[in-house]
Amino acid sequence: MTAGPGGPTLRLGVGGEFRSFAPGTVVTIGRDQASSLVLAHGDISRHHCELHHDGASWWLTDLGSTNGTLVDGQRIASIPLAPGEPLQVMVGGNRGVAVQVQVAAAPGATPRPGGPAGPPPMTARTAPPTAAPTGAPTGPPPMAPPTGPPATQRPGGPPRPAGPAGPGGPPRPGPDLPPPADRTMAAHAPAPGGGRAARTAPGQLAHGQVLLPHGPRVGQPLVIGRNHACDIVVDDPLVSRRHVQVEVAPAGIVLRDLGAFNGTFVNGRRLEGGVLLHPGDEVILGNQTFTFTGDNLLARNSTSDRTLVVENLTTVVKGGRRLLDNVSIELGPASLTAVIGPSGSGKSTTLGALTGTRPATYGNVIWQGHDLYTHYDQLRHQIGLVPQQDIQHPQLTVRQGLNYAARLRLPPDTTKEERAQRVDQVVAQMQLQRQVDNRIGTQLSGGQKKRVSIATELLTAPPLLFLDEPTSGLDPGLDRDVMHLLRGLADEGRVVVVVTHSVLALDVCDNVLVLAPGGRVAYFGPPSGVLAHFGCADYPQVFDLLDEPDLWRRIPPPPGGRAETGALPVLANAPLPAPPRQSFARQFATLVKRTLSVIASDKMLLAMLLLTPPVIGALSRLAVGDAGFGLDATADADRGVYVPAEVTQRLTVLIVAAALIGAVMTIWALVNEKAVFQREYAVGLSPGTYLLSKVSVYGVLCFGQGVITAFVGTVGLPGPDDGGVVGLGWFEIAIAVGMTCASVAILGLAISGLLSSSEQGMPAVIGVVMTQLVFSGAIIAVNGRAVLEQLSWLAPARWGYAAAASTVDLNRAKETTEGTLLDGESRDALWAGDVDQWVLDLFVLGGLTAVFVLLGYLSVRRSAKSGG
Ligand SMILES: Nc1ncnc2c1ncn2[C@@H]1O[C@H](COP(=O)(O)OP(=O)(O)OP(=O)(O)O)[C@@H](O)[C@H]1O
Repeated sequence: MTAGPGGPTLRLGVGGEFRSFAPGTVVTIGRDQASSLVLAHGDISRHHCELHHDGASWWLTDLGSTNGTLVDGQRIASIPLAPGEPLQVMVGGNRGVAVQVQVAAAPGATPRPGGPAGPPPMTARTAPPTAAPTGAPTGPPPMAPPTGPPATQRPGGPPRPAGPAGPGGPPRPGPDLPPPADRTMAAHAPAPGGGRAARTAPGQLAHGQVLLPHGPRVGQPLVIGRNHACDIVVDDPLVSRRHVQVEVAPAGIVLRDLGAFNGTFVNGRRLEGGVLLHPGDEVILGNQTFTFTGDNLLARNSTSDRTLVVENLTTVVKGGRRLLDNVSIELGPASLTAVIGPSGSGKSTTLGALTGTRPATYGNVIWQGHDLYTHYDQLRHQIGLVPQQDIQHPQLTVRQGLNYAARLRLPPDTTKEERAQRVDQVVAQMQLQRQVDNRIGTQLSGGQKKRVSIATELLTAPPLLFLDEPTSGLDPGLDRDVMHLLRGLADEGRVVVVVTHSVLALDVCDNVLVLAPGGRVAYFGPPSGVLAHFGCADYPQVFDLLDEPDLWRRIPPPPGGRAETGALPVLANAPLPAPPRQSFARQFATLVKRTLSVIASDKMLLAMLLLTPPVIGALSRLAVGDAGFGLDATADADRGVYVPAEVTQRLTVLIVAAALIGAVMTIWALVNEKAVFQREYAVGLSPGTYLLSKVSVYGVLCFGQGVITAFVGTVGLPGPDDGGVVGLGWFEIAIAVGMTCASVAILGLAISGLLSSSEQGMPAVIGVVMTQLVFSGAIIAVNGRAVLEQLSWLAPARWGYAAAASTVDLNRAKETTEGTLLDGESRDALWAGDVDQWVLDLFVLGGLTAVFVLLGYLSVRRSAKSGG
C-alpha cells in the first residue's frame, strides 16, 4: 500500500479479504447494492457510512445509520483517519460487521509515538488543545474523541467533502473560530490528568466539527433534525425531529426554525421564523452550539466553552444578610467538584445559584460564553439537577419511571421507539440493566435509587450535572460507589458538581470547594490540598475550624481573594423565563397515565379502593330498623311524630364515609411526590396541568367510590317516600354521596399541596373528616346558628348531606305527622324536599369544588416556586 501523488490509498478488509481505494473515490458502505462495500447484515443501514479523501486526509463519516459506526466502542460522527495505523471499525454497532481500515502511511511519516504529521489519530483520547487555532487549518479540523452524536449529510447529497475552510478555500480566521483566550480552570483548579479535561461532553458534537459537511446549495435547502430522513441528522435528544432549515438566499445563508420544541437560538435570541446569518453568529440547537463561518456551521466546544465560570456570586436576603459571599471559581470540562462545609454554610444556596433555580443577587455564572441568568432560556436544557429527594415514584419500575420522565422531558415529536432507546441508553449508563423491571421503592438499594434519579436527568444528555447530597443516607461503601459513578460521568466530558456532607470519597474529585458560614470560599482546589490549607489533621478538625469566629485570621485567603462586592452590577432577581412546555393534552395524558400506573402498582391502595366502598356501605346497613330511607315507616302513630334515627344514621354514615374516603385518597397525593413535581416543573411541567390531571383521576375515582358506597348502603332497602325529588331516590342519594366524596378529595389535594412532609398527612385527614362531620348538619344542628351556619357552607358534606336530606325530605322529621313544626325545631332551608333545592344543593357543591380546584392550583404553584 502506498501514498500516491493525490494522497494515500485506503484499504478496507472484511473477513480477511482486502480492497484498495484511490483518494479520489468516495467509498460507501451499507446494505444498498450500489455501495462500494456491500454488507448484507440486519444491523447495517442501507447507506451506513462513507470514507472520502478531502485533499488532506481520509475521513470516516457515519451517514446517520440506525445502529451506528463504532470505533473503540464509541459511536462516531465523522473522524479523520491517521495514516499507517490499522483500525477496526464496527459497522452496525457492536453486533455488526468488523471492517479493517488502513490508510497508507505518508512518505517519511514517523510512526507513533511521536505522532504523524496529519490529523491526530482517531484513537486518540484527547480533543484539540485548549487554545483555539488562530491560523489557517492545513487539514481537516482536529476531532475530539468519537463521543459526539452523528451529524451527517444524507446519502445522495453532493459528495463534496469539506473541512471548516472548505476544500482548498482560504482560511477563515476570526469569527468562525473560538475565542483565542480560552478560560481554563487552571488558575484555581488544574484538572488532574489533563487529558480528561479535554473530552467533549456526551451528546455534544466535537469542537471544530462542521454541521454541513457538503454545505448548503442554491435551491437545495437542508433540513437539520433528529429524524434520519433529515438532510443533516443531529442525534441529540433535545433536537426536534425537524428542527431547523438552512437555505441559500440571494443575500446569504438563511436559518429557519421549523417550530422546534426547544427552540433555535441565534446570538442568544430565540429564532422566530428565519434569519440571515452573518459570520461569527452563534447558533444553539438543543445541546449543540455552533459558530457560523460564512458558509457552514462549526461546532463550538472548546475548553473555554465547556468551562463553567463563576464570578463573584453573592446572595443577599432581606435585612442585608449574605448567604453567599463573592464566590468565584472555574470548573473545567470533565471535572468533578465537591462542595462541602458546615451545615448552613450555603451549599444548597450555591447549588441554587449555579443552576439558576435560585439566582444569586450579584455576580455571573458563565457557560458557553453566556451569562446563565440572562440567557437562561437557551442554557437551561444543558443543566441536569439531581435534588436530594428521589425524583421518581417509588411504586413504578425503573423502566416505567424513566419512560414517563422521557415523555415529559423530551421533545413531543420523540417517537415511542426513540424514547425506549434513550431509556435503554441511560439505564445502561447507570448500570441498571438488571434492575430495569424492579420497583424503585421496594426492589432497589439506596444507591440504585440514586442512580435512577441521575438516569432521569441524563435523559436529556446535559453537559452540566449538579447533585444535592446524593450520598446522604448511604453507607460508606455505597457513598464511594456513587462518587465513583460521578467520577465516571465527569470523565465522559461533563462538568459535575456535587454537594455533600461526606468526606469519605473526596479523593475522586478534581476540586473541593469548602464553604465557611456566610457562604464564603474558605478553600477551592484539589482535594489533596484541603488539610494542608487549614493546617488540620482531619476533616472534623476542618469543620470545627470553619465555625470559629477568627477563621480568617487563622487561614490564608483562598486563591482569587475575597473582593468587595459593592461595586458589582445587580444582575439577578429578574424573573427567569418559563421553560418551553409541551401541549396541555400531551402533558395531561402522560400525567393521568402515570398517576393510574402509580395507583395500579400500589397493591395496598388498590385493595383499599376496591374494598372500602362495599365495606363502608355494608357498615351503614347496621343501623337498627327496616325503614330504609322512608320516613313514613318511622312514624309513631301514638305520639304523631317521626322517629328518624334510622334514616339519619344511614345518611350520616354514607356522607361521613364519603368525606373519609375522599380525604384519605388525596391528602398524600401531592406531598408524597413533591420532589418529582418540583423538578418536573423546573423542566417544563405546567402546575395547572399537573393539578388538573390529579383532579381528574382522583375526582372520577372518588365519585365512583362514593356512588358504590351509596349503592351498597341502599340496595334492597326501602327508598325515600314518594321516590325522592325526581322519583329516583337511590340514584339521587348516590349522586350526593359521590359528589361529596369527589369534592372532599379535591379539597384534600389542595391541602396536600400545602403540606411539607408526609407526616403532616394524618392530622390533616383527621381535621378534614371531623370538620365535615360537624359541619354537615347531620349530628349537630347548624341551621339558624350564626357563624356556625355560615362556616358550614364551606363544607362539602353540608351540601352533600343537604341534597340527600332533600331527597328523603328530612325536614318532615322536625314536624308532627300532621305537618306542624315541633317546638324548638326549625326547618333547614337546604333540606327542602323539592327538586329545585336538590339541584341547588348539588350546584353549590359543584361550585365549592371549583373553588377547591382553584385553591389547589394556588397551592401547587406555591409548591412549584418553593422548589426552585
Ligand atoms: N430564603 C432565605 N432567607 C433567609 N435565609 C436563608 C434563606 N435560605 C437559606 N437561608 C439561610 O442561609 C444559610 C445557608 O443555607 P443553605 O441551605 O444554603 O446551607 P447548607 O450549607 O446547604 O446547609 P445544610 O448543610 O444544613 O443543608 C442558612 O443559614 C439558612 O438558614
